[in-house]
Amino acid sequence: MATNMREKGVFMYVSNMEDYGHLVDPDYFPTKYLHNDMWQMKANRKDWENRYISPEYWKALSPTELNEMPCPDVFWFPIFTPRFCKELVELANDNGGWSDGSNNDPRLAGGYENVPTVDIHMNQMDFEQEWLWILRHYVKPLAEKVFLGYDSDARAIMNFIVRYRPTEQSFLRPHHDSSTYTINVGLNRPLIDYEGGGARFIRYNCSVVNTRVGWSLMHPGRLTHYHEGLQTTKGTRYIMVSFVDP
Ligand SMILES: O=C(O)CCC(=O)C(=O)O
Ligand SMILES: [Fe+2]
Repeated sequence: MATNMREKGVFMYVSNMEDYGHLVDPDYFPTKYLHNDMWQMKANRKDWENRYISPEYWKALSPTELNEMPCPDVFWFPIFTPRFCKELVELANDNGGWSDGSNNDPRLAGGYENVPTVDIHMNQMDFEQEWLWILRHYVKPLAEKVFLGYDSDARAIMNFIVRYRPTEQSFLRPHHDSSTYTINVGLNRPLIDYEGGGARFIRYNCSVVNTRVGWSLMHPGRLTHYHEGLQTTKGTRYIMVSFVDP
């Protein structure tokens, strides 16, 4: 109708420019978690995105926006707000079920982890389905933007928070990930919350240090991007890792 009116030269004045708010779905609101808002992405997506998805994410997603590539085929994206990262770390510490970083891991099908970390898996925190939803809705489009021609299923079995400390596990030896691509989200602040840390890609002799809160690295998992976790020398470094499309 607007087009027809415009073609007829009728002057139009749009008056509904005010934001009168939006409806909230009150039917799903869990009360059993430390940060219940984190579970609201499906029922109240708009509020959830405002709280937890970085405003810069939408720009990074744009086809005309160049994304940072700190090492060859290692991309770096703003995805989450600092609040998301803080609440995720608090949920992990509230859960407290950190592994001991040994090769024996009863949580895995074979009971054996070749490259163990001190970590908590998303299913331990009852956040696995939510995390997979996040992968499908926010991570998959970024992967398909930078890895041209790849259709990601955004499947993942290994979704976990790692913690590094000088007094326990402080680094991760060189390895490949069992993924087509891996995401690695910085959850706390270098130089303030911890010192050292970062990821080094051995083939390129290239490291990403001083990673940013809420920003995710994205790199191919096997074959080319043999990598290691650099030593954390002070404090505790937290990251969130997913092995996508294993
Ligand atoms: O410490 C890092 O940033 C690397 C972590 C990593 O490679 C892994 O968890 O598979
Ligand atoms: Fe890795």
